[in-house]
Amino acid sequence: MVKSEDGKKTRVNQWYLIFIGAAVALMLAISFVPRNSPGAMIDRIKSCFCSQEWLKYHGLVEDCCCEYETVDRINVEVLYPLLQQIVKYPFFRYFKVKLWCDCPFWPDDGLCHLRDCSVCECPENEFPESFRKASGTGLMPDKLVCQEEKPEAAVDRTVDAKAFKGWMEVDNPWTNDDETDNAEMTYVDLQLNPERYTGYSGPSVRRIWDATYLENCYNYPSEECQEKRILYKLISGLHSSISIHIAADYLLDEKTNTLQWGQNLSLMYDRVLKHPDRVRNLYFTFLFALRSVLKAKEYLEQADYDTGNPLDDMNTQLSLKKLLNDNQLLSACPKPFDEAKLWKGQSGPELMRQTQKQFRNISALMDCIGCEKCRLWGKLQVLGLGTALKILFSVNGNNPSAQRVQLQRNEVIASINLLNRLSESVKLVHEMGPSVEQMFGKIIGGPSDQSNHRSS
Ligand SMILES: Cc1cc2nc3c(=O)[nH]c(=O)nc-3n(C[C@H](O)[C@H](O)[C@H](O)COP(=O)(O)OP(=O)(O)OC[C@H]3O[C@@H](n4cnc5c(N)ncnc54)[C@H](O)[C@@H]3O)c2cc1C
Repeated sequence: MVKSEDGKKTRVNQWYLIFIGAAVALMLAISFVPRNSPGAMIDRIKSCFCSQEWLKYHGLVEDCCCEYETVDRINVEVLYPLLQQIVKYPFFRYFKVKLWCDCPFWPDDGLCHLRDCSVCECPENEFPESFRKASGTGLMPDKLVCQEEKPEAAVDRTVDAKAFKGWMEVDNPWTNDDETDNAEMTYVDLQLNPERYTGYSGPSVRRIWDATYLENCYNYPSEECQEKRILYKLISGLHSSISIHIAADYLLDEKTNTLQWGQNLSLMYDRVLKHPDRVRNLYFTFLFALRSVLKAKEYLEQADYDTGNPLDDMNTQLSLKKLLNDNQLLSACPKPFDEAKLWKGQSGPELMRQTQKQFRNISALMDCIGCEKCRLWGKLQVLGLGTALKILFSVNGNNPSAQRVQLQRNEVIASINLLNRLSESVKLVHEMGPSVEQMFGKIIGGPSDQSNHRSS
């Protein structure tokens, strides 16, 4: 009897030990599973995303070949740090742009109804000579007779004296601008002109966004126009990114002399986070731009990054190569977007021509933006998208592998800067989205109530 009691106890102890052992083994296994396995993914979602609501950004990004979780990881670990470095090198810092506008759509819009609104409709003789020169430098904001009144909206034209060699000029059928060097072009140092709040708002800008979206898919049933839907998503993703940058670097108090810049969380929530489709479109646009850069790998690796600064130029090429060949990136998300699915069927070429025309109109709309700094970033990013479209769908679009892509220097600069902007936005949304959603999903407060202040 006693013997059998002891036997029972021993068996119970054995089961107990087996159970503890198994639990320990399971815990060890969970902590060592590869980051991509479902267990690890759920763990990460649980630990990173406190809000259950945030689980809506889970699984494959629509129309893409990569998951939200993977995008966040490769962005934080690979893309964001490298891109932040790359855009600071001289090659990617100087962007050639025609800054005054010739809005082809509504000349009587009254963009310059205030003399402070824009440079675009002022008489030619009001512009200083250096304004027109490609290498025009050091135009001080107070000398600009017809700049926007708000200093934060004017572009700082200070550039490094060392310009860089010209590249091949090849037309981009997706964009409107003639990129050939001419007296109307000016070089702008992007690092001196961060994309942020400028105070540009009202009916004039609303008209631009409305016209941009009207060029899109609104009038088509969604199943009939995957290509047009993609154009809409690209614009919406870009719009989200612009809004995120405005919210992340916002002028909180315009009245005092000590400018208070900081985050405007309620704006971030109202304009982007509150609308899951806008967040999804941001991720889509990021993957689309990433795919185009990866597809142009061969070209980008061999391009000439000479700006007359040998060390910087060598580092530019090295950092870009590092990004284009990063194992973690290429194994986690080898083909972020599959362009081969588009423009199929008999109507493919015609659809492509229509879409090109629509995108060219969107590109031309950038000339209607009545705020100089917004126009600079609008033009750069739309050129970046146009370059992505050109890379992915080639010049004629029918047989992308038939011809090797040729890019202009400005297109390369725009592509990488666009990717960097999107990467910054995705990082901000990933890091701040859940808490901002939790905060504003419940409380609706004024911008200043919930803003993070910092002095300029
Ligand atoms: C190309 C461009 C660049 C700009 N750059 C700057 C800048 O650098 N700094 C700055 O301060 N201002 C910039 N602006 C202005 C800025 O984008 C806003 O238009 C402005 O702040 C007024 O905002 P809003 O609240 O009226 O909404 P807006 O952002 O103007 O949106 C207008 C309407 O578009 C729809 N919408 C908004 N977001 C999305 C989305 N992601 N997807 C689909 N639909 C959407 C909504 O119906 C919304 O009511 C830029 C404008 C343009 C056109």
